[in-house]
Amino acid sequence: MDRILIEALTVDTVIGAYDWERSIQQTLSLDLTLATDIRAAAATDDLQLTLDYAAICQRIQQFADAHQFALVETFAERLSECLRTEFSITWLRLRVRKPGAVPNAASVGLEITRGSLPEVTQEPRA
Ligand SMILES: Nc1nc2c(c(=O)[nH]1)N=C([C@H](O)[C@@H](O)CO)CN2
Repeated sequence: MDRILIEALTVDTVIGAYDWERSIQQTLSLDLTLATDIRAAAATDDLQLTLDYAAICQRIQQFADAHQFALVETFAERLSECLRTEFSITWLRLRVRKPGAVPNAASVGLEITRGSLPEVTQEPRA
């Protein structure tokens, strides 16, 4: 299965478990790997036949604007549900980093994978 990549996408959102975090925006950095079959799009050179990474990035910022979660876990889980539903993504890996959240760490965060990949079919040996 082929994979579309989005790396180090930054979005501003209200996120945090502590009171002082409820009234400020903080930046999250996201990495996404989205499974899809790119062959039809490549054969026809047609954006409609693949996952439009620009549209997905725009939707992620809309999602971040519309929600105010306490935990990065909730942000990641709900965003993955949103993207899988709206873009018919069968499998994704999502990393969410919160830069500067902890002293002496460049960032903290998590990685989740959701969905399933099709079985790999082996070519028969000659
Ligand atoms: N596993 C998590 N631990 C913590 C989170 C979180 O979202 N998931 N959040 C915080 C605070 O909001 C922190 O980022 C503020 O610096 C603490 N631990």
